Amino acid sequence: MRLEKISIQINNDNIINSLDLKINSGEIFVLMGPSGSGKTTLLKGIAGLLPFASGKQTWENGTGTTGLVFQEPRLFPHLTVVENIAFGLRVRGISVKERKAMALNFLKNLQLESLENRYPHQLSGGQQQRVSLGRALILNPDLLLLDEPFASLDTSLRLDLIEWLYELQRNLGFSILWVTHYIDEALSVADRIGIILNGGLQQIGIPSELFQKPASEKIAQFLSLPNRFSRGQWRKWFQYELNGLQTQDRGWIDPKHLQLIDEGNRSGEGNIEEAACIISGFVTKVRPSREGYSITVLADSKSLEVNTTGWKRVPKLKEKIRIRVPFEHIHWYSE
Ligand SMILES: Nc1ncnc2c1ncn2[C@@H]1O[C@H](COP(=O)(O)OP(=O)(O)OP(=O)(O)O)[C@@H](O)[C@H]1O
Repeated sequence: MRLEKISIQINNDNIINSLDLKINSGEIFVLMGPSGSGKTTLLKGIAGLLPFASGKQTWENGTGTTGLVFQEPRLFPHLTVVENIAFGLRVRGISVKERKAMALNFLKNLQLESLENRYPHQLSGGQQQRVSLGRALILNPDLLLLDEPFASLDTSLRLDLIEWLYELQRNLGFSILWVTHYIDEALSVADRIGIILNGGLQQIGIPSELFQKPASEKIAQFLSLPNRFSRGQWRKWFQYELNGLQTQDRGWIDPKHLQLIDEGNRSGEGNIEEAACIISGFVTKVRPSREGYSITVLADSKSLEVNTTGWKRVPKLKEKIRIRVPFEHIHWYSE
């Protein structure tokens, strides 16, 4: 599906501004953006629930269909699981018997085989959401539109359902435009990610591209990239030794690549040959993390985030500490 210069207005305000987007067949395209940036409005426009003020929507084969699934399951309370799933087929002029047979057959894909006769209130949140997805998918849409589909579920169930939907998508081959605000969710399913800010797509790329080469500081900020500093600041830390090395306006480095230097054990200083600098600062925050501790260090009135992976002891607040920054792990991007 392709959108060309699409605008959508609500109360005469342009919520989507001349937006271009192409979703390839069989692709999972993840759409991310801050609250109010226009994600839901765009999905509703594509689904035909909101009119386009201008622009064009086209499909590779002339026409195409969409299915839209919201964060909250919107099921008919008086219909059973199988009746809810079969409901969409009514508009297709298929007989009652055939509809039910198709829905029963589809239950396997949804892993809901034993629950066919339950009513929505007799299902868990995750099961209800699978019924919602089933109701959309049984119509075999070319493009499935997902608006934060698992956001109201707890973490482990959310991760299970993401995995399940990803497998189902890879088997059945439909395309997905998937809105989420979870970076982990985006990274685990996206073929490409698009970032929307103020009603326009600011950057589209495969996940690694986006994280390594954000198109702007606004996007780097939205992605919560830590340790983002200007070239001027990096120059100070590297004592002007950046000359001749490839840099751009700004650079960020993943906390896992910053090495704490343990004064008792000099091995932390690493390979002297490699371009690196040592930054001294004071610990201002210590928080537990998966790998150990995430500590915040104040150096030259800038805050740096460091992981203590491989470090033997817990850093103390206000402790003076030295950090080694290997140049090769800084990702450079423009302002
Ligand atoms: N029915 C409406 N009436 C007036 N303004 C609206 C309406 N629906 C949406 N908007 C406005 O359009 C803008 C985009 O809203 P939208 O729901 O598309 O954002 P979003 O990116 O999906 O946000 P969130 O992540 O919070 O769901 C917001 O500024 C919102 O206030």
